Amino acid sequence: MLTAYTSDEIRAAEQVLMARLPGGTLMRRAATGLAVACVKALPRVYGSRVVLLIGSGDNGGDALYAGAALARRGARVHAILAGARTHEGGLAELRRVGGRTYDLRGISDPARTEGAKAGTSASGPAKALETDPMLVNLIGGADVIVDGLVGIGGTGALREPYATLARMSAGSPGIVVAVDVPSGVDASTGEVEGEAVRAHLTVTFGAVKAGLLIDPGASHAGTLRQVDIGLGPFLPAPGVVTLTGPDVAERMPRAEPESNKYRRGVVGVVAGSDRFTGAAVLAVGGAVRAGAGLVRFASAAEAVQQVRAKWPEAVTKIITPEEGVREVGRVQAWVLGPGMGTDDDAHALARSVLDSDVPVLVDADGLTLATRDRSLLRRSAPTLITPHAGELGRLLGVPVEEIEERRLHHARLAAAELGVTVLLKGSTTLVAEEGRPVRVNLTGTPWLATGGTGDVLAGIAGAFLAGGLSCYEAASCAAFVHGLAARMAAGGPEGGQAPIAALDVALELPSAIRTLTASR
Ligand SMILES: NC(=O)C1=CN([C@@H]2O[C@H](COP(=O)(O)OP(=O)(O)OC[C@H]3O[C@@H](n4cnc5c(N)ncnc54)[C@H](OP(=O)(O)O)[C@@H]3O)[C@@H](O)[C@H]2O)[C@@H](O)CC1
Ligand SMILES: Nc1ncnc2c1ncn2[C@@H]1O[C@H](COP(=O)(O)OP(=O)(O)O)[C@@H](O)[C@H]1O
Ligand SMILES: [K+]
Repeated sequence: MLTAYTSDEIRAAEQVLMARLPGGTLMRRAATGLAVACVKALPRVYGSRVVLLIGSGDNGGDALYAGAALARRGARVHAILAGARTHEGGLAELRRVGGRTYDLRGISDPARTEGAKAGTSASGPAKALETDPMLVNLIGGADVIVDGLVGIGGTGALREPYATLARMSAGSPGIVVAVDVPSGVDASTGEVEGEAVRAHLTVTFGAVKAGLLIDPGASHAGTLRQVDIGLGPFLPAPGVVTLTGPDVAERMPRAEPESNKYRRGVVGVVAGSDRFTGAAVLAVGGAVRAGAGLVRFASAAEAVQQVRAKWPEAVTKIITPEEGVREVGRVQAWVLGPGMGTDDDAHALARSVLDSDVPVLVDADGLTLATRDRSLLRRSAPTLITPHAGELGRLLGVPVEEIEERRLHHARLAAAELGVTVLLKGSTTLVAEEGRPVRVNLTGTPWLATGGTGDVLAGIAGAFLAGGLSCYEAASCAAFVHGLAARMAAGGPEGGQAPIAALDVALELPSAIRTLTASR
């Protein structure tokens, strides 16, 4: 299990460790790791052009010491001093080994004050900075740009002149290496208020910051490299964690020698309608291919016909809203929602499923119904909801953009407010449940952003629920396996990249699960 922390948690651990070590030890460890990462990122160090963006705190200190190490190996290092103060020891060290500096205080006093008031727009004084020939040459000509503007001490949107430097570095052909955190990204949450550095590589110290795993922060961080500075023993229990392949293999339901289809888990799927049949086929496909012992599918006649044609393994039943799922047979968990419609009949059907005493996964149209009638989610058995940002926004009465900007906050809020387990889908998938660390899924691929893949995910999680996993475990294992299957389908045996259809994800599931279980 990988663990991730907030800035405050990291800072508290650092204080304890620092008190036991000679002054400057941690920064030296950090800077050495950073310099090594830069060396690895460069085709050759000697003669390469390194530009350091230096803010007023210790993040700038790390960058200055690392820059000095690179200068000692023959790199041409230029530090752009952007803060009101500069780490003295780091600056002296860089100068001692021949590093040069460009002090923005000399040219941009107006940018500092007025630019800050003007926010992040490139107008007036900020524009003057952006066209300063020395800055343009340095940043445009760098092989590596080291972002030491702010680290875990950053708060709120980047102020000037940092915001302009972040924007200029994004336009440079050089490799951007973020020190600890890409400046402008909230290290604890991944939120980005204004301008932020877009790094190819983030070298983070001591422990992973949660904001490096969660979008929009995650997509600003590029590749992550962690440098051990000895913090491990002093870290608290994490608020954010990530499952690895072996973690998932250990948790997934197994086929034991004495298994039979009922013991392995029967999942009921209520999805599709006479008008929409695709979502039902995909959800059933997810459940069948993820290893359900048996799938019972109940819906309108048209959906039943399509599911039967595609998945003869499923036991199907045509039902009416009046009779609900009473006669469908015993299941250990339900998947409710994809393509079922949102009219009164669908509401009656949803009610009959949610009245049951087994875990229910609610997705898609089921979530729309729950938005209109929150009482549907008030039940004594466990409930897992699997919204994308739009669906969660409607449930919480919050604009979709706000959900996407503050994923961690809203996933936790929904779990607390609705009393359910929440799997929030999107470019970062989060699983939140009250009293548990939020699980971030790191498998997956942007190719998943295609119609119907969410239905497959619902089927997988339903199969895992029926196999006996809790909502929390089923959701996080399903997200992992779904993302892995998608990657394999998109990447193929040669590892290239290609578009995938939702059905490809379902079909790839046994191979994905095989790669996990081979090692257990
Ligand atoms: N502690 C340790 O043991 C170790 C720590 N290490 C390193 O130290 C880093 C933390 O250093 P830190 O605490 O000095 O804070 P840091 O992130 O450099 O900047 C804070 C300053 O930035 C400014 N500022 C803030 N927000 C801003 C904004 N939006 N826009 C513009 N400016 C903004 C504000 O300055 P002001 O504006 O007040 O002058 C504030 O004072 C950490 O990430 C890691 O790299 C490693 O060496 C390993 C050992
Ligand atoms: N940019 C992205 N990167 C990775 N995964 C994504 C991205 N966008 C969407 N996904 C994933 O694709 C799936 C889409 O599900 P959903 O939004 O319910 O679509 P649908 O309703 O069409 O099935 C989810 O698992 C989601 O996490
Ligand atoms: K930084």
